[in-house]
Amino acid sequence: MEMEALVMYPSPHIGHLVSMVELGKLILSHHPSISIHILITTPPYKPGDTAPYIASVSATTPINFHRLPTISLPPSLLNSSTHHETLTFEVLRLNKPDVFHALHSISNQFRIQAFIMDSFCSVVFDVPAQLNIPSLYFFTSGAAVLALFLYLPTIHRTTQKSFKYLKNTLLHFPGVPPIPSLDMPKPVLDRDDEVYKNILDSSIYLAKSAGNIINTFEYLEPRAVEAISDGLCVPDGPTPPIYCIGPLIAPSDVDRAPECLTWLDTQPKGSVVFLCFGSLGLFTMEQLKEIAVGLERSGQRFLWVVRHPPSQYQNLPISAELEDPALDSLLPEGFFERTKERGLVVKNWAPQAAVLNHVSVGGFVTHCGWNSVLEAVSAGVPMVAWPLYAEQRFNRVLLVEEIKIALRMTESEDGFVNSTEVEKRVSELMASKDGELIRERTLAVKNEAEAALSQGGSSYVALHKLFESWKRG
Ligand SMILES: O=c1ccn([C@@H]2O[C@H](COP(=O)(O)OP(=O)(O)O[C@H]3O[C@H](CO)[C@@H](O)[C@H](O)[C@H]3O)[C@@H](O)[C@H]2O)c(=O)[nH]1
Repeated sequence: MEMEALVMYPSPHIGHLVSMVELGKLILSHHPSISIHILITTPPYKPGDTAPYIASVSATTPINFHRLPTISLPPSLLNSSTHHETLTFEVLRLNKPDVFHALHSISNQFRIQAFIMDSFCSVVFDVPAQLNIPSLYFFTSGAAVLALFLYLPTIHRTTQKSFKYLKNTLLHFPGVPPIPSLDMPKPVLDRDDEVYKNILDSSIYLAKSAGNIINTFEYLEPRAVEAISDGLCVPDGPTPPIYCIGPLIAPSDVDRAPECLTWLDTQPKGSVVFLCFGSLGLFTMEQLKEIAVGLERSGQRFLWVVRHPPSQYQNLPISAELEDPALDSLLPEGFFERTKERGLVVKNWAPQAAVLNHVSVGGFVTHCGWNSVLEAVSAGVPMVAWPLYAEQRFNRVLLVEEIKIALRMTESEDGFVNSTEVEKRVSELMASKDGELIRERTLAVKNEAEAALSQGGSSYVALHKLFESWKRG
């Protein structure tokens, strides 16, 4: 009998790839005999960055990686101020024929039960069907964002203007709180932009798949889960089943910046606020200084991940930067000396999941990337929500207004946050009644996350329903 296999196609962005690998590991933990194959496309920014990660997964798990032929995007596109999502869509489009070849070749050796793709990969939606393989999506953000994207084609048909021109208008999507138009995911703000068209197309395909697997759990987003399951987000057709199997969290690479954890060992329980802004978050020099002043004035203990500000290489994040100045040249004079008893600044990267789970950490200032949110929830650490890009402003609305596990960092219209706001929010989170309330709520949600994953819990049951659906197929 042919061996059974699953083929997965993540978006090349590290935050998406890591989640997909975790899904693969989860499936393997229940079905060790299944063969998992992950197709790897070229990351359009920071080339080579995912290679060490892939090498370490290959060395420690039976997951097979298939590297698709490398795509070189024209420098004009790389250096333009276009959305980084546009680059991702372009790479995926150019790799489409290679996906067919890879699937075809894997299907010569295995019986492929399903093709599981990232929501960015819809350009290959018709490819598995040519080989009679069912396609599912793995959605690496939450159920509320899925509800929004499923409903996007409807809202597109019923409105004429770009969201960015609907200032202060509240938009209504089934199952999610009313969303101020400017809090919509960044790539859909302008309907004339190429990236909007790509996302709109993807949204249409999400509704045509054999199912949407979501990295969330029912208790975290009950209204969105219900609205999708009740078919409210796709009013003009059937909605595929959803499988909320999370929270799936990747272990941290604790060999990277281990000094964070040793420093945390010396701090009192629950006393440190951790500031970290995802894999792509960058601030201007002016903004970094403002954060430093706010942190200093707050008097709180802190662990802060600082990166070099963006340069003219808009689409090439940190590792591609040409210069890498010392941290003290980025922060106010004397900052390190004055805060050395209660603060640690690390350059570029900290082992975030391990940091959040350290007993000394009591708060998290985050850009609201979904993996960061799930890591904070699973560690029971309350947040201050400071969104920067992608769907993060939408996530802030959800975290602050719906789930009530974060305080809002309020920025000016151009996105700048002054030191007074930083001081106020950090103090509020770490030492106020409001902070205490969201801490209690976060701990309750953490317990629910554990229950969801345990045998008989909602995520456990959803995963087994997914396995059943493959048997039937
Ligand atoms: O110093 C750092 C910085 C990041 N991380 C890890 O990197 C991941 C970052 O993921 P996430 O918080 O989801 O942020 P992004 O990398 O920005 O993820 C992209 O993908 C997410 C999932 O779709 C979206 O929610 C985000 O908005 C989008 O930007 C997390 O696991 C972090 O623990 C670290 O370990 N150390």
